[in-house]
Parts: sequence; C-alpha cells; structure tokens
Amino acid sequence: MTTMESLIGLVNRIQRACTVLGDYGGGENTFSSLWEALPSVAVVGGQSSGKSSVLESIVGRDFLPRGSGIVTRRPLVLQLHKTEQSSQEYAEFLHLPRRRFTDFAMVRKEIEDETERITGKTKQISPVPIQLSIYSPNVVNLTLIDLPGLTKVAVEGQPESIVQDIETMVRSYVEKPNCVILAISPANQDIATSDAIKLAREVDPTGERTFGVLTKLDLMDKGTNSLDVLEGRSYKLQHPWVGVVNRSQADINRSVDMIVARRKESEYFATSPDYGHLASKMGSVYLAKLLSQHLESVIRARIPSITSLINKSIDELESEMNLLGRPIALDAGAQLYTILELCRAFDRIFKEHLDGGRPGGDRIYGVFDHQLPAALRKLPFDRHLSLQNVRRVVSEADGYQPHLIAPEQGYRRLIEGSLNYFRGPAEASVDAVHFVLKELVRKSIGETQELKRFPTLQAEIAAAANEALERFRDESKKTVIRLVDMESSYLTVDFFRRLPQEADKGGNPASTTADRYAEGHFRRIGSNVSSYVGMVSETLRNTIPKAVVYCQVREAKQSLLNYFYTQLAKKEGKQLSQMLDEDPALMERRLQCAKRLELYKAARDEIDSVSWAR
Ligand SMILES: Nc1nc2c(ncn2[C@@H]2O[C@H](COP(=O)(O)OP(=O)(O)OP(=O)(O)O)[C@@H](O)[C@H]2O)c(=O)[nH]1
Repeated sequence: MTTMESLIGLVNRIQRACTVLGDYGGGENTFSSLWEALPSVAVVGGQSSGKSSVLESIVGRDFLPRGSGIVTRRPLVLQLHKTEQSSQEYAEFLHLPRRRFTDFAMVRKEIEDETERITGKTKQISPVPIQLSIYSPNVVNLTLIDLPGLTKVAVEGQPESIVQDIETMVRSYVEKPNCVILAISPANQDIATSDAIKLAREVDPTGERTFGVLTKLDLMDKGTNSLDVLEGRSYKLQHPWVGVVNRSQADINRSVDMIVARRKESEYFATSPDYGHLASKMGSVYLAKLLSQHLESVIRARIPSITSLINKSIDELESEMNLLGRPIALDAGAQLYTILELCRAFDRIFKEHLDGGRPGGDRIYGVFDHQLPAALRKLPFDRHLSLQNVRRVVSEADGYQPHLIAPEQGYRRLIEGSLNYFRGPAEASVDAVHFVLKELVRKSIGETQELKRFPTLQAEIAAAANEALERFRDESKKTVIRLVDMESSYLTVDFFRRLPQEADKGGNPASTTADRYAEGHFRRIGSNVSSYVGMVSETLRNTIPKAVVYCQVREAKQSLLNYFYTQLAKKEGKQLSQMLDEDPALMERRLQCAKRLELYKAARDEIDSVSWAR
C-alpha cells in the first residue's frame, strides 16, 4: 500500500468509527470530537450548480438521488476506496454493514430511504450523516461530504426556515479549519453571484482551503468563455480552478454511461479552442486526483495534532473509567466484598468529617460552645425564683406550720422545680448533634466517589446509618436526662452549709418575727436557690457534652454500620446483587467510555502502523 492510500484509509477508518459512536461533530456530545479533528472535503454549491454531477463523475457512477426541490437532506459522507483493476465495484453503507450493493440504482434508493428514516417525509433536513463507502478500481482514495444545496427559497412542503437551516448546516462543516471546501459554481452564471464562492469567501477569505470548480462550461453562450475564472483573474484562490463538463440532462435521460461521459469530457477539453492549453488540468478525473493529493497532504500535516488529541482523550477517558469503576463481579463472595469495601470507603470519609480532615465536625463543638450555653442562659429562672413565686412555693411547702429556721421543704421544691428546666437544653443538645451527624452521613455518601454508581446501596447505607444514629440519639437522651435527674436526687450539702447564717447576716440579733417574713428573707432564699442552680448549670454545661460525645459521636465513629454489617452477612447472592444495582445512566456512560476508548486506541494503533514517507 502506498503512503497516500494508507493515510486516507486511516482517516476513513477513524471516520467510520466516529459515526458508529455518534460522533459527527456538533453539540450534545460530551466527548471531545475526533471527527472534527479529521480533515475532510465538503462539497458546497447552489441548487442545480452541478454538485451531484461532479460527485458522480468523480466516482464514475450515478448513484445520487435526483429530483426537484431539496434532494440532499442529510450530509452524505462518501468514502472512495480504490481497488484492484477489474475487481467488482460495490458500495456499502455503514448503517447496513455486511450488505454489498453492486446495483447502484439500489444505492440511490437506499440513500433516499435512509434520508427519510431520520427526517421523515416532512422534507426536513438533518445533520446526522449517512456514511457510504464505494470500492472501485475507477476511483482514487478520497472522502467527500455531500451537503444540501444552498438555496434561496423553500419549495413545496418545505418549511420557510429550511433556507437558513441549510446554510447553517453547510456552514458548520465548512467553517472548520480542517475542512477542504469544494466550491461548485456553474459557468453559465456570473461567478460574483455564486452561492458557493460567497460562502467560501466568508469562511476562508485567503482561499487556502477552497477548490473552485466550474461546471457547465459546455452550456456557455457561443463566443464567451470562462478563462477569466479558470485562470484565477475573476476570483483568486490559492489552488487552481478546475473546469468540468458533466452529463447534460439529455445525457442523463439517455442514461449515458459515466465512464463514457468521462471520456467525452476529456475529449471536450482536448479539442476545445478556448481551454485546450489547460486540458491536462481540467476535468473530473484530474479534479479527483488533485483533491486526493491535497487531502493527503492535509492529513499528513494534521497527524501530529490528531495524535495529541487522541492521546489526551485516552488519558481523560482512562481517568473517567477509573472514577466509574470496574463492572461488578457476579459471585456473591466478591459482591459482599465489594459492598464492604464501599461501606468502608464511606465510613472513612464520615470519620474524616468528625476528626477534622473534612469540615463539619466543628459544628458539634458549636453545639456545646454556643447552643447549649445560650439555651442554659435563657432558662426562666428569674420568673421561677421571683419574690412572688418563692414566697408562694415556700408557704405552700410550710403548710399550716411555717418553718422556724430555714424552709427545708421550700428550698427542695424550689430547687427541684428549677432543675426540671434543664431537661430542655439537654435534649436539644442531643437533637442538635443528631442533626449534625445525619448531615455528615448525607455529605459523606455524596462524597464517596466509589458509591456514585450504586444508588441502591447508597440508599441502604444512608438508611442503616440513620437508623444507627437514631439508636444513639435515644441512648444519649436517656443519659442526659439521667444527668439532670441525678442532680435532683441528691443536693450538694456543702453548698448550703457554706451559706452565711441568717442571723449572722442581719446585723440585728433582736430582729422581730415580722422581719422573718419580710421581703428580705424570701429574696435571700431566691438568691440562694439561684446560685445553687447556677452551680448545677455550670456542671451540666460540662457534663452534657461528655454524655453526648460518649453516646452519639463516639458510637457513630466506632460502630455506625456495625448492625448493617451483621445484616449483610445474612444476605443471599440475589439480595447482594440487588444492592449493587447500578445507575443505568452510569452503566451507559461506562459503556460509551469503553467504546470510545477502544476507538481512540484503535486510532492510535492505526496511526502508529502507518509508515510515514517523510
Ligand atoms: N450540459 C451540462 N449540464 C450539466 C452540467 N453539470 C450539471 N448539469 C446539469 O445540471 C442539472 C443539475 O445538476 P445536478 O448535478 O443535479 O446539480 P446539483 O447541484 O446536484 O443540484 P441539486 O442537488 O438539485 O441542488 C442536471 O440536469 C445536470 O445534467 C454540465 O457540466 N454540463
């Protein structure tokens, strides 16, 4: 195989693989497009400019749909493969692998049918290409993309927007720097008004990648010629203009053979008084060779950047595949192992949140440092130990016999009443920490990359972790309530013994009985109780956090999933595989990544295997 054949063959193979994967440039696709990096030749021209005729004479076969209106409604990627002389000519569609078309009338029919399969009978256009390979001794290796003809008006049954839609589609091809533009203009029309040249001028102002083709030279008025165009004086391009003479409508109607038409075309130039001196550089056979050579040199120049795109894509895909993880094993043992691994991965992240490697654990300290003290400060002791209330409680406790020295019962009741208020903040601390832990579970599940693919297992782990947290919460509540109850069950005697004696304080030992019941007395009782309660509050402010950490935080760190593990051990293979039920979108993505990786690797091998003539 010559270098040229292998280079174009290389691009052809990569192109086919791209189409199979739905990569033909354009939006939606989340993968970088290899298609767009590949050089190609796009055929553009106004309606009836002779596009189909040029393509057919390059191929040496008629196989393109004909008719009035907009016939080409999907891009046709036409890959030409030169085969041994005298070998059988055939065509193959990518969407019908293994079916060889030897009858080119059937090829035409299939293009029509396949166009409609996507666009419906609505005469809409679609950017999804049809891919056709032709194997023939009469072609040169070349890939051409036939695009809908540029038009100015919509016709029967076609929406108004089609004019713009076609231009947009054609433009999307020709504006790519890798696209060689084959701009078809009819000779019997002023070149300045050519749709093809207008578009080419816009997207390729320097004319580096535009090949001008002038059709219908035979249809010019007698006595006029196109030498100004063909010799580059009317519109200058970097590449020489090529004139062609295709079959006329009458030839087509008489089904003049393409090979005969090619011969007639070369006779036309050879004997033409106007173009005779250009004969060797005119005609569709020459055009095909010129394009093939040019395409080859473009491909050669593009190979390094294609290679680096491929390598970059392979790296990206491989790291994505790593994130997506391997497909799951089928036997129960391996599945259990996988589940345990995933649980551990989650647990690790959860612990990092508590221990400070990740944020969130500090919010637990926030509960102890702010929420709890604030709640304790807000307890309504002022009201409970108001003069009025103290007087009421003490009197009620005394009954018919008022206390003589100190109101023992009254003190107890006031203290007990006060201590009851501590239940609220104690339970609230437990709940607050519970919610922090729950939130950390949620976060940790989200952050466990390995779990992303298993929504079912995610839900199971979340449920198990939350259940465990509930249990820890119940335990913790019991414990903090017990702390409060312990305070009421035995009062600190020393505190009261150390209180200054009533008599010492008054300064007047001869104080009257009336004095005893005076305001000052109750106020003192209130303030004594208040300082006792303050002392208890201080104690609880320190002990509640200890209880909460002991019952909830420490347990969560040590045994969040313990119960889940024992449940897991009892499960059967089927239940385990249900837990490892992957997100279908993810399975799809892995499949796509794998296919794409295969494509890129194959492309890389292809490139490696082509020996360069440097
Ligand atoms: N005499 C003569 N007729 C030509 C030549 N090129 C094209 N024609 C005729 O011009 C008409 C239009 O040619 P097509 O090849 O169908 O043009 P097209 O650009 O593909 O047209 P649409 O696909 O409909 O946009 C046909 O009747 C061809 O026979 C040529 O060089 N000489």
